[in-house]
Amino acid sequence: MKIIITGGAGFIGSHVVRLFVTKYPEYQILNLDALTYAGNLENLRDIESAPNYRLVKGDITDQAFVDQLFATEEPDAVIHLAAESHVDRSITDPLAFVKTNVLGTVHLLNAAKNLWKPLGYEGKVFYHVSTDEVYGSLDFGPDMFTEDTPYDPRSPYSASKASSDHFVRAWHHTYHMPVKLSNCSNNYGPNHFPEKLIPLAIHRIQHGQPVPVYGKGENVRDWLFVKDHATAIDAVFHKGKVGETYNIGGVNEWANLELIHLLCDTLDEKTGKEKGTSRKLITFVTDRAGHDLRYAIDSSKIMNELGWKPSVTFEQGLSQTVDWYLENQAWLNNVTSGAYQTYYQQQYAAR
Ligand SMILES: Cc1cn([C@H]2C[C@H](O)[C@@H](COP(=O)(O)OP(=O)(O)O[C@H]3O[C@H](CO)[C@@H](O)[C@H](O)[C@H]3O)O2)c(=O)[nH]c1=O
Repeated sequence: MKIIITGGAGFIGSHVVRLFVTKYPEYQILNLDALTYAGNLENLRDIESAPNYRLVKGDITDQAFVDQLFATEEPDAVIHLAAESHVDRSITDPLAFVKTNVLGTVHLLNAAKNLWKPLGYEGKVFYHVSTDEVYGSLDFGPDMFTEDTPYDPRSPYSASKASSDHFVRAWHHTYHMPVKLSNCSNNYGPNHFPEKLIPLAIHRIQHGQPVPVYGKGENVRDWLFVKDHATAIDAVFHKGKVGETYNIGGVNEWANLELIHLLCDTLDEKTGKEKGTSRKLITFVTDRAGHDLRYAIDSSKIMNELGWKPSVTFEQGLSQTVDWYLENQAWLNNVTSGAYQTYYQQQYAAR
């Protein structure tokens, strides 16, 4: 089987590529990645010379390129992870999210349909990896997103992902494309670009810089270790039913401020600092526009039907993550040099 994995040089994508390349040596894995600011080939150094792995640098917003790639490579399956993913960036540049997340997805769907429909779709699958943010925002309390929760996206990012989910389902209903979807909660782990809360906070604590907490830090997110997301994607890809959606989460809700406290204490302990040192860096800043209050996701469908469950607790996963960043200073220094500095100074100054 030949699988195109889009966005394979990114954070989640690189963990999925590694899992598939190592676990399924009989598959050919083609990593289609535009290598934007968030894509990093360092994330794949350990597997880049595997015989069943290949990188194709290219942009899914270019329909002619995507058509040509599908015609030449004739993939059997697509696992689509390429996306603009940062909510704050979507607030300042929404069009980039429409282009990559909406148009890019439709280009892939078109190319897959043109290749597969004449063959009757036998043995083919288009798997779209999405987010729990499409469901909107919950109040504090027991409610959770299920696969039946109506879509209510509220940021340009989540609106673009909701739209791409709808297009994937539309190709299933209209053209009979065999599709699968999953919607996952917040990921964390090695290789996470330091614009997102956890790696950003680790980077700033290491440099003794203020750690920005939006609003009062009361917003709640459910966190899942990225390697557990990769195993969930493996389960959905191989065992999930065509036309169905699977929610994926860590059953692990944290208010942002509580999470940052745990992170500060973990870093203090691992770097031999007195407890409380890093907490002094916490700085409350202007809230994100339209900040969703709470995400909580019910993963019972994937757990019960596909037998998937997270392999680590949050404390274990966070400890592994902090160790990884402490041991991979070069990776962090590399991605935080140059354009990152300008971007982040603007982001921070705006608050
Ligand atoms: C970057 C940053 C974030 N925050 C807050 C905003 C959120 O409530 C929380 C997590 O922020 P982020 O790391 O940007 O992640 P969030 O907006 O929840 O979205 C993430 O999780 C989603 C899944 O729920 C993914 O689809 C998105 O691609 C991913 O970026 O922390 C801060 O308080 N300070 C910060 O500096």
